Amino acid sequence: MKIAVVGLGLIGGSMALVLKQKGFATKVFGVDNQEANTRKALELGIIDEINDLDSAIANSDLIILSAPVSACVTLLPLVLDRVDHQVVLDTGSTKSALLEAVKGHPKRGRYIATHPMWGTEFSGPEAATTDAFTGRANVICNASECDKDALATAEQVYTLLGMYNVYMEGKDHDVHVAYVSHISHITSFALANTVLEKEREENAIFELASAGFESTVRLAKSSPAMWMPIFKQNKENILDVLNEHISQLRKFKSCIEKENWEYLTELMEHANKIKDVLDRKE
Ligand SMILES: NC(=O)c1ccc[n+]([C@@H]2O[C@H](COP(=O)([O-])OP(=O)(O)OC[C@H]3O[C@@H](n4cnc5c(N)ncnc54)[C@H](O)[C@@H]3O)[C@@H](O)[C@H]2O)c1
Ligand SMILES: O=C(O)C(=O)C[C@]1(C(=O)O)C=C[C@@H](O)C=C1
Repeated sequence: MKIAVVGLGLIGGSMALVLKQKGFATKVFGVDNQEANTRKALELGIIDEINDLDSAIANSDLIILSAPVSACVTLLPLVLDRVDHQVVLDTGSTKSALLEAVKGHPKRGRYIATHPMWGTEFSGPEAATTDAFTGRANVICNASECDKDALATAEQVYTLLGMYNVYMEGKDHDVHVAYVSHISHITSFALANTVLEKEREENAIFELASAGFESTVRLAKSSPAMWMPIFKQNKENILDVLNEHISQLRKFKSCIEKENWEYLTELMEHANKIKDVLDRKE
């Protein structure tokens, strides 16, 4: 298959590398609005040729949109206007806005809304790796609206990446990812700001920070260019979970203020239950 990747960063780059390695992609055409990223992707062997959007669509059988979700909302209808036999999929972290953008489009069936639940805090083509995706879920949304052959191609792509496909409606997807992905990023960004504000001795952070701190602020290293549009598109669900989170923080604060050590212990014991939920994966 000839593949076009639009957005040559961590996700698009990693998909291109793995699909080439597996022999699925015979040629990869790359599109990016940052010239430095297209050049880097070519240099790293992620893509075989730099294209503009029109040539990439004309040259390919499969088009992967892996730009930030704000760019995908603009790009997707333009891409669908130009496709014929091609399959189009996106990898965006939000789905409702994209599905809304192509509602009623005559080529809607060629588009599969997908979300691979794998990533890192790093971005750009240099972050792309073949050591990606394996064992994680890929979400496919509104599958009943897709042409059967296009859906089968998207399923095959993610199976080749070592992922398992799960199916849900776009609106449900956006609620669930607000809980298991988006809120973690907000808390990590806020935690990093808290520590940068309070601890003015940067050397103390450098010297004393160990695994606990590093694991909780890892996500604060993530790209604002990727995350701002996600928070914007998923505003309502994020505000809902953020309200709950703030009330949880208030409970911890109140226990400490009032020296209610018993209730504080109960709050932590309840939190420990997350271990049982996550351990079911092993
Ligand atoms: N990073 C993650 O953990 C992760 C995981 C799953 C899905 N996603 C989603 O996948 C997509 C890509 O994320 P990423 O982590 O690879 O981001 P990234 O920042 O590493 O790469 C995005 C690339 O898109 C390019 N780009 C921006 N606007 C563009 C436009 N208008 N046209 C063409 N290219 C454009 C950027 O220059 C960059 O090279 C996003 O929609 C994101 O929500 C990210
Ligand atoms: O592990 C990370 O660094 C990630 O941020 C990956 C992660 C997440 O788990 O929240 C981030 C965004 C996605 O859309 C999917 C996966």
